[in-house]
Amino acid sequence: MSWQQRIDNALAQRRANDSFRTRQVNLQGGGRYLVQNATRYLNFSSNDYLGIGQHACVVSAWQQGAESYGVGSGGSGHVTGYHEAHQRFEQQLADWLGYPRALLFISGFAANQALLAALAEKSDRIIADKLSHASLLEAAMHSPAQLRRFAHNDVAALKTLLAQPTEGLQLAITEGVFSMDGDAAPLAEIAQATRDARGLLMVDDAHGIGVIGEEGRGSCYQQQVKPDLLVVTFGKAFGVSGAAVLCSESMADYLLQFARHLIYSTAMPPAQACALSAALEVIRRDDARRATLQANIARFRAGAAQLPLRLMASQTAIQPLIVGENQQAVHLAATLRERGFWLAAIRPPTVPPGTARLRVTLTASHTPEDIDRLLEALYDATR
Ligand SMILES: Cc1ncc(COP(=O)(O)O)c(C=O)c1O
Repeated sequence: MSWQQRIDNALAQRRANDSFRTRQVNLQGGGRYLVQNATRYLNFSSNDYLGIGQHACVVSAWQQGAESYGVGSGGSGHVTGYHEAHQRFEQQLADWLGYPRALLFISGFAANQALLAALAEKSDRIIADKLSHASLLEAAMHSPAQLRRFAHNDVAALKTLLAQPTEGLQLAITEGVFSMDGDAAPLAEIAQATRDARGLLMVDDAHGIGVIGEEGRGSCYQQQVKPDLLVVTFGKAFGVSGAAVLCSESMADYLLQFARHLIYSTAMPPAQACALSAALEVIRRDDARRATLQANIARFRAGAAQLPLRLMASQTAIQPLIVGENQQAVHLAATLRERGFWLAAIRPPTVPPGTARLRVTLTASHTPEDIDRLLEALYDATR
């Protein structure tokens, strides 16, 4: 088979099972509205959960940062790319979350890949929740360590795997809030089981940080758990992009030696670190945004309970409505789009076969009327 045949076959297969992915050009897409081809949609697909992406203080911090430092970092952090703006933001993060150190990465995907590549050796075992994000599972599959996956949120299954004999070390991985189901992990029990087995615990709180707990400190803080490695990302509640790993002094020093994504990749622009510092200030002080989001979640769930679609047990901004078949999910998303609502149909392989869904994401930028209008449209489209 030639390369071209292989590519053609893969594309044909995606088209045949309605899972062919495309991108669309947007004029706006992160906030309450998505604007495309001169049409404005109410946006229920944005991860900007607190509506910070367009916050005046954050935008102006980025602009001022660009004026001070230029638009790029100039290189890897190990060469010229580590600026005072990065250091300041890392310190703010470490203080906020109660860790000795924070290290910035250009994305959550890169952070997860870097951690597993830097830590896991051949004799080790990585034990990850089955629904872990692609960045974690892919990194684990590429690592020389053995990968075992435990049934979603099943602490007994995790314990069974941790108890199996191994010559190497064990790393348990889970998330604060799961990206496709919106549910939370039982972090205290997972932390205890991992500690009992002398394993290392890594928690990716991409969807919990900023949104959950006092001052938005996230899922781990709320459940009073301090994983050895806490990954937080800035493309969601922070409204920007990038990520950080919170850890001990020695772990940070180790990562600075062995995490190749830090060493061989251009550091994030310092102006972005300025914007992130400003976003963190808003997150810490602006409880009203979290309260509005919670009210929107409650309003949506109360209304969606009347729909003939399965609502998942999620108390977070991610509210999936299970449709089942791919084609039905795509059709429903298209029908809603005609009525002015932007929602993503999520299909396998991102989610298990037979669980294609509309992934509704709610934000603090939505008004109660926005939620009611969406519920009405969903009701009409599924009658
Ligand atoms: C749980 C989780 N981890 C990591 C990532 C990747 O983060 P980033 O978008 O910063 O690469 C995502 C992104 O969607 C995610 O949902």
